[in-house]
Amino acid sequence: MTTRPQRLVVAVNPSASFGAGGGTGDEVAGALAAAGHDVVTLSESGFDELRAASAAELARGADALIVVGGDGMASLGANLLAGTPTPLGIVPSGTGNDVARGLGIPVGNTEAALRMLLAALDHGPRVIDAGRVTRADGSTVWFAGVLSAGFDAIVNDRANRMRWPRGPRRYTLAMVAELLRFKPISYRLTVDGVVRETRGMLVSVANGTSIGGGMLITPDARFDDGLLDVFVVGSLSRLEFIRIFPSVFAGRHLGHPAVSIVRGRSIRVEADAVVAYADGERVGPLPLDVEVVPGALRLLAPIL
Ligand SMILES: Nc1ncnc2c1ncn2[C@@H]1O[C@H](COP(=O)(O)OP(=O)(O)OP(=O)(O)O)[C@@H](O)[C@H]1O
Repeated sequence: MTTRPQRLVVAVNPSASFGAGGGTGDEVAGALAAAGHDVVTLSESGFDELRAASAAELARGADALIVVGGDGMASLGANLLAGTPTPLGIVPSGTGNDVARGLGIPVGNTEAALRMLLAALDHGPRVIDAGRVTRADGSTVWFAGVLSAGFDAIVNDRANRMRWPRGPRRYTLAMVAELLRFKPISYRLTVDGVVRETRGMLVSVANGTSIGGGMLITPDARFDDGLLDVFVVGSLSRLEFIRIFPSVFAGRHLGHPAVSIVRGRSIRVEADAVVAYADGERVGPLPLDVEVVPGALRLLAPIL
Protein backbone atom coordinates (compact mmCIF):
# COMPACT_ATOMS: atom_id res chain seq x y z
CA MET A 1 0.00 0.00 0.00
CA THR A 2 1.40 3.37 -1.04
CA THR A 3 -0.94 5.47 1.07
CA ARG A 4 0.71 8.14 3.21
CA PRO A 5 -0.19 7.82 6.90
CA GLN A 6 -3.43 9.68 7.59
CA ARG A 7 -5.02 10.89 10.81
CA LEU A 8 -8.28 8.98 10.96
CA VAL A 9 -11.11 9.45 13.45
CA VAL A 10 -13.06 6.19 13.89
CA ALA A 11 -16.50 6.66 15.49
CA VAL A 12 -18.04 3.40 16.67
CA ASN A 13 -21.65 2.63 17.58
CA PRO A 14 -21.19 -0.42 19.82
CA SER A 15 -24.94 -1.08 19.80
CA ALA A 16 -25.36 -1.32 16.01
CA SER A 17 -26.85 -4.61 14.97
CA PHE A 18 -24.20 -7.12 13.99
CA GLY A 19 -21.37 -5.12 15.54
CA ALA A 20 -22.94 -5.66 18.96
CA GLY A 21 -20.35 -5.27 21.67
CA GLY A 22 -18.08 -3.01 19.64
CA GLY A 23 -15.99 -5.87 18.20
CA THR A 24 -16.22 -4.46 14.69
CA GLY A 25 -14.86 -1.15 15.96
CA ASP A 26 -11.75 -2.82 17.36
CA GLU A 27 -11.26 -4.72 14.11
CA VAL A 28 -11.50 -1.52 12.07
CA ALA A 29 -9.17 0.47 14.33
CA GLY A 30 -6.67 -2.41 14.35
CA ALA A 31 -6.64 -2.79 10.57
CA LEU A 32 -6.22 0.95 9.95
CA ALA A 33 -3.40 1.21 12.51
CA ALA A 34 -1.72 -1.88 10.99
CA ALA A 35 -1.83 -0.09 7.63
CA GLY A 36 0.25 2.69 9.22
CA HIS A 37 -2.45 5.26 9.93
CA ASP A 38 -2.75 7.42 13.01
CA VAL A 39 -6.10 6.28 14.44
CA VAL A 40 -8.26 7.92 17.10
CA THR A 41 -11.11 5.61 18.11
CA LEU A 42 -14.23 7.04 19.71
CA SER A 43 -17.04 5.13 21.39
CA GLU A 44 -19.49 6.78 23.77
CA SER A 45 -22.51 5.87 25.83
CA GLY A 46 -24.94 7.38 23.31
CA PHE A 47 -25.39 8.94 19.87
CA ASP A 48 -25.32 12.60 20.96
CA GLU A 49 -22.18 12.06 23.02
CA LEU A 50 -20.53 10.31 20.07
CA ARG A 51 -21.48 13.14 17.72
CA ALA A 52 -20.02 15.72 20.11
CA ALA A 53 -16.81 13.72 20.62
CA SER A 54 -16.44 13.25 16.84
CA ALA A 55 -16.99 16.96 16.18
CA ALA A 56 -14.33 17.85 18.78
CA GLU A 57 -11.84 15.41 17.27
CA LEU A 58 -12.51 16.66 13.71
CA ALA A 59 -11.92 20.21 14.93
CA ARG A 60 -8.38 19.14 15.91
CA GLY A 61 -7.81 18.21 12.27
CA ALA A 62 -8.43 14.86 10.59
CA ASP A 63 -7.96 13.39 7.14
CA ALA A 64 -11.19 11.37 7.35
CA LEU A 65 -13.99 10.27 9.66
CA ILE A 66 -14.77 6.56 9.56
CA VAL A 67 -18.09 5.50 11.08
CA VAL A 68 -18.75 1.95 12.24
CA GLY A 69 -22.46 1.20 12.47
CA GLY A 70 -25.60 1.40 10.38
CA ASP A 71 -27.42 4.16 8.55
CA GLY A 72 -27.72 6.15 11.78
CA MET A 73 -23.94 6.35 11.88
CA ALA A 74 -23.84 7.30 8.20
CA SER A 75 -26.24 10.08 9.19
CA LEU A 76 -23.95 11.18 12.03
CA GLY A 77 -21.03 11.34 9.60
CA ALA A 78 -22.97 13.11 6.84
CA ASN A 79 -24.18 15.76 9.28
CA LEU A 80 -20.66 16.45 10.53
CA LEU A 81 -19.01 16.50 7.11
CA ALA A 82 -21.47 17.73 4.46
CA GLY A 83 -20.12 20.87 2.86
CA THR A 84 -16.56 20.21 4.11
CA PRO A 85 -13.67 18.62 2.18
CA THR A 86 -13.15 15.86 4.79
CA PRO A 87 -14.19 12.42 3.51
CA LEU A 88 -16.51 9.97 5.27
CA GLY A 89 -15.82 6.23 5.44
CA ILE A 90 -18.47 3.70 6.45
CA VAL A 91 -17.81 0.22 7.78
CA PRO A 92 -21.32 -1.23 7.92
CA SER A 93 -22.33 -3.08 11.09
CA GLY A 94 -25.95 -1.99 11.38
CA THR A 95 -29.35 -3.45 10.63
CA GLY A 96 -30.26 -1.87 7.32
CA ASN A 97 -26.97 -0.37 6.07
CA ASP A 98 -28.75 1.11 3.07
CA VAL A 99 -26.36 4.01 2.53
CA ALA A 100 -23.34 1.67 2.41
CA ARG A 101 -25.26 -0.80 0.24
CA GLY A 102 -26.18 1.84 -2.31
CA LEU A 103 -22.59 3.05 -2.52
CA GLY A 104 -21.24 -0.44 -3.22
CA ILE A 105 -19.53 -0.80 0.17
CA PRO A 106 -19.54 -4.49 1.17
CA VAL A 107 -22.23 -5.25 3.77
CA GLY A 108 -22.03 -8.19 6.18
CA ASN A 109 -18.33 -8.71 5.52
CA THR A 110 -16.12 -6.44 7.63
CA GLU A 111 -12.90 -7.72 6.05
CA ALA A 112 -14.13 -6.86 2.56
CA ALA A 113 -15.37 -3.46 3.74
CA LEU A 114 -11.94 -2.78 5.27
CA ARG A 115 -10.14 -3.76 2.06
CA MET A 116 -12.36 -1.36 0.16
CA LEU A 117 -11.78 1.39 2.75
CA LEU A 118 -8.01 1.04 2.56
CA ALA A 119 -8.19 1.14 -1.25
CA ALA A 120 -10.36 4.28 -1.09
CA LEU A 121 -7.89 5.98 1.27
CA ASP A 122 -5.37 5.29 -1.45
CA HIS A 123 -7.33 6.32 -4.57
CA GLY A 124 -9.29 9.15 -2.97
CA PRO A 125 -12.98 9.74 -2.24
CA ARG A 126 -16.05 9.64 -4.45
CA VAL A 127 -17.93 12.95 -4.52
CA ILE A 128 -21.70 12.59 -4.04
CA ASP A 129 -24.72 14.82 -3.54
CA ALA A 130 -26.45 15.19 -0.19
CA GLY A 131 -30.02 16.03 0.78
CA ARG A 132 -30.52 19.06 2.99
CA VAL A 133 -33.76 19.17 4.97
CA THR A 134 -35.21 22.36 6.44
CA ARG A 135 -37.75 21.93 9.23
CA ALA A 136 -40.65 24.30 9.90
CA ASP A 137 -38.59 25.98 12.65
CA GLY A 138 -35.78 26.74 10.17
CA SER A 139 -33.31 24.16 11.53
CA THR A 140 -31.56 21.96 8.99
CA VAL A 141 -30.30 18.40 8.81
CA TRP A 142 -28.47 16.46 6.08
CA PHE A 143 -28.97 12.98 4.68
CA ALA A 144 -26.95 10.83 2.32
CA GLY A 145 -29.47 8.11 1.43
CA VAL A 146 -33.25 8.42 1.73
CA LEU A 147 -35.76 10.55 3.63
CA SER A 148 -39.12 8.84 4.18
CA ALA A 149 -42.41 10.13 5.49
CA GLY A 150 -45.20 7.63 5.86
CA PHE A 151 -45.58 3.93 6.28
CA ASP A 152 -41.90 3.00 6.33
CA ALA A 153 -41.06 5.78 8.82
CA ILE A 154 -43.66 4.25 11.15
CA VAL A 155 -42.08 0.85 10.52
CA ASN A 156 -38.62 2.33 11.19
CA ASP A 157 -39.83 3.77 14.46
CA ARG A 158 -41.17 0.38 15.56
CA ALA A 159 -38.06 -1.48 14.32
CA ASN A 160 -35.79 0.88 16.27
CA ARG A 161 -37.70 -0.01 19.45
CA MET A 162 -37.46 -3.76 18.84
CA ARG A 163 -34.70 -5.83 20.41
CA TRP A 164 -35.18 -8.87 18.21
CA PRO A 165 -34.45 -10.13 15.58
CA ARG A 166 -31.12 -8.73 14.45
CA GLY A 167 -30.73 -7.91 10.77
CA PRO A 168 -33.23 -6.80 8.12
CA ARG A 169 -35.88 -9.34 9.21
CA ARG A 170 -36.62 -6.91 12.04
CA TYR A 171 -38.07 -4.50 9.44
CA THR A 172 -40.26 -7.21 7.93
CA LEU A 173 -41.78 -8.08 11.30
CA ALA A 174 -42.27 -4.41 12.20
CA MET A 175 -43.91 -3.87 8.81
CA VAL A 176 -46.43 -6.64 9.23
CA ALA A 177 -47.36 -5.34 12.69
CA GLU A 178 -47.85 -1.76 11.45
CA LEU A 179 -49.66 -2.77 8.26
CA LEU A 180 -52.56 -4.09 10.30
CA ARG A 181 -53.25 -0.62 11.75
CA PHE A 182 -52.16 1.69 8.92
CA LYS A 183 -54.54 4.27 7.36
CA PRO A 184 -53.65 6.11 4.09
CA ILE A 185 -52.17 9.60 4.45
CA SER A 186 -53.22 12.77 2.55
CA TYR A 187 -50.02 14.29 1.15
CA ARG A 188 -49.31 17.56 -0.59
CA LEU A 189 -46.06 17.41 -2.55
CA THR A 190 -44.34 20.28 -4.31
CA VAL A 191 -41.58 19.15 -6.67
CA ASP A 192 -39.66 22.02 -8.27
CA GLY A 193 -42.74 24.21 -7.90
CA VAL A 194 -45.27 21.70 -9.23
CA VAL A 195 -47.94 20.83 -6.64
CA ARG A 196 -49.55 17.40 -6.42
CA GLU A 197 -52.04 16.19 -3.84
CA THR A 198 -52.36 12.49 -3.27
CA ARG A 199 -53.54 9.93 -0.76
CA GLY A 200 -51.07 7.20 -0.10
CA MET A 201 -48.91 5.05 2.10
CA LEU A 202 -45.51 6.49 1.62
CA VAL A 203 -43.45 9.31 0.20
CA SER A 204 -39.67 8.95 0.06
CA VAL A 205 -37.17 11.50 -1.22
CA ALA A 206 -34.19 9.50 -2.35
CA ASN A 207 -30.58 10.28 -3.10
CA GLY A 208 -29.78 6.57 -2.69
CA THR A 209 -31.55 3.48 -3.90
CA SER A 210 -32.88 1.55 -0.92
CA ILE A 211 -34.49 1.55 2.52
CA GLY A 212 -35.18 -1.14 5.12
CA GLY A 213 -32.12 -3.26 4.35
CA GLY A 214 -32.12 -3.48 0.57
CA MET A 215 -35.66 -2.65 -0.58
CA LEU A 216 -34.80 -1.02 -3.90
CA ILE A 217 -37.52 1.63 -3.86
CA THR A 218 -35.69 3.87 -6.34
CA PRO A 219 -33.38 1.48 -8.20
CA ASP A 220 -32.39 4.11 -10.79
CA ALA A 221 -31.52 6.87 -8.31
CA ARG A 222 -27.93 8.08 -8.49
CA PHE A 223 -25.92 9.58 -5.65
CA ASP A 224 -24.23 12.03 -7.98
CA ASP A 225 -26.78 13.18 -10.58
CA GLY A 226 -27.72 16.45 -8.86
CA LEU A 227 -31.30 15.16 -8.46
CA LEU A 228 -33.53 13.52 -5.86
CA ASP A 229 -36.00 10.74 -6.77
CA VAL A 230 -39.41 11.31 -5.23
CA PHE A 231 -41.03 7.92 -4.67
CA VAL A 232 -44.77 7.77 -3.98
CA VAL A 233 -46.85 4.73 -3.08
CA GLY A 234 -50.54 5.54 -3.44
CA SER A 235 -53.41 3.87 -1.61
CA LEU A 236 -53.25 0.09 -1.73
CA SER A 237 -55.28 -2.58 -0.01
CA ARG A 238 -53.34 -4.57 2.59
CA LEU A 239 -53.59 -7.60 0.36
CA GLU A 240 -52.24 -5.74 -2.67
CA PHE A 241 -49.44 -4.24 -0.58
CA ILE A 242 -48.37 -7.67 0.64
CA ARG A 243 -48.59 -8.99 -2.92
CA ILE A 244 -46.26 -6.37 -4.43
CA PHE A 245 -44.00 -5.97 -1.38
CA PRO A 246 -41.51 -8.79 -2.18
CA SER A 247 -40.92 -7.34 -5.66
CA VAL A 248 -39.44 -4.19 -4.07
CA PHE A 249 -36.27 -6.08 -3.10
CA ALA A 250 -35.56 -6.58 -6.79
CA GLY A 251 -36.86 -3.17 -7.83
CA ARG A 252 -39.66 -4.87 -9.83
CA HIS A 253 -42.47 -2.76 -8.30
CA LEU A 254 -41.96 0.10 -10.71
CA GLY A 255 -44.66 -0.75 -13.23
CA HIS A 256 -47.39 -0.92 -10.56
CA PRO A 257 -50.11 1.74 -11.09
CA ALA A 258 -49.94 2.82 -7.42
CA VAL A 259 -46.20 3.51 -7.61
CA SER A 260 -44.63 6.62 -9.12
CA ILE A 261 -41.21 8.28 -9.22
CA VAL A 262 -40.50 11.85 -10.28
CA ARG A 263 -37.14 13.61 -10.09
CA GLY A 264 -36.47 17.06 -8.76
CA ARG A 265 -34.09 19.38 -6.97
CA SER A 266 -36.35 20.99 -4.43
CA ILE A 267 -39.20 19.13 -2.74
CA ARG A 268 -41.71 20.16 -0.09
CA VAL A 269 -43.56 17.33 1.67
CA GLU A 270 -46.68 18.15 3.69
CA ALA A 271 -49.13 15.98 5.62
CA ASP A 272 -50.82 16.07 9.01
CA ALA A 273 -49.30 14.17 11.93
CA VAL A 274 -46.54 12.40 9.97
CA VAL A 275 -42.97 12.16 11.23
CA ALA A 276 -40.11 11.79 8.75
CA TYR A 277 -36.97 9.69 9.06
CA ALA A 278 -33.78 10.08 7.04
CA ASP A 279 -30.97 7.51 6.97
CA GLY A 280 -32.77 5.67 9.76
CA GLU A 281 -32.80 8.66 12.12
CA ARG A 282 -35.79 10.75 13.19
CA VAL A 283 -35.91 14.12 11.41
CA GLY A 284 -39.20 15.43 12.78
CA PRO A 285 -42.78 16.15 11.73
CA LEU A 286 -43.89 17.35 8.29
CA PRO A 287 -43.92 19.85 6.65
CA LEU A 288 -40.31 19.60 5.50
CA ASP A 289 -38.41 21.17 2.64
CA VAL A 290 -35.76 19.02 1.00
CA GLU A 291 -33.18 20.14 -1.51
CA VAL A 292 -30.30 18.42 -3.20
CA VAL A 293 -26.86 19.93 -2.68
CA PRO A 294 -24.68 18.59 -5.51
CA GLY A 295 -21.23 17.38 -4.53
CA ALA A 296 -21.70 18.13 -0.81
CA LEU A 297 -20.13 14.89 0.47
CA ARG A 298 -16.94 12.91 -0.14
CA LEU A 299 -17.27 9.18 0.48
CA LEU A 300 -14.54 6.58 0.88
CA ALA A 301 -16.39 4.25 -1.45
CA PRO A 302 -15.74 2.52 -4.75
CA ILE A 303 -15.58 4.95 -7.66
CA LEU A 304 -18.26 3.67 -10.03
N1 LIG B 1 -23.40 4.09 22.32
C1 LIG B 1 -24.03 4.48 21.22
N2 LIG B 1 -23.38 5.17 20.26
C2 LIG B 1 -24.03 5.55 19.12
N3 LIG B 1 -25.34 5.27 18.85
C3 LIG B 1 -26.04 4.59 19.78
C4 LIG B 1 -25.42 4.16 21.00
N4 LIG B 1 -26.34 3.48 21.72
C5 LIG B 1 -27.49 3.50 21.01
N5 LIG B 1 -27.32 4.15 19.83
C6 LIG B 1 -28.38 4.33 18.82
O1 LIG B 1 -28.02 3.67 17.63
C7 LIG B 1 -28.75 4.29 16.54
C8 LIG B 1 -27.97 4.21 15.29
O2 LIG B 1 -27.77 2.87 15.00
P1 LIG B 1 -27.10 2.47 13.64
O3 LIG B 1 -27.80 3.09 12.51
O4 LIG B 1 -25.64 2.68 13.70
O5 LIG B 1 -27.37 0.91 13.64
P2 LIG B 1 -28.70 0.15 13.31
O6 LIG B 1 -29.87 0.94 13.76
O7 LIG B 1 -28.50 -1.24 13.78
O8 LIG B 1 -28.63 0.12 11.70
P3 LIG B 1 -29.52 0.79 10.52
O9 LIG B 1 -29.74 2.25 10.86
O10 LIG B 1 -28.66 0.62 9.29
O11 LIG B 1 -30.78 0.01 10.43
C9 LIG B 1 -28.95 5.73 16.94
O12 LIG B 1 -30.31 6.06 16.74
C10 LIG B 1 -28.57 5.77 18.41
O13 LIG B 1 -29.57 6.38 19.17
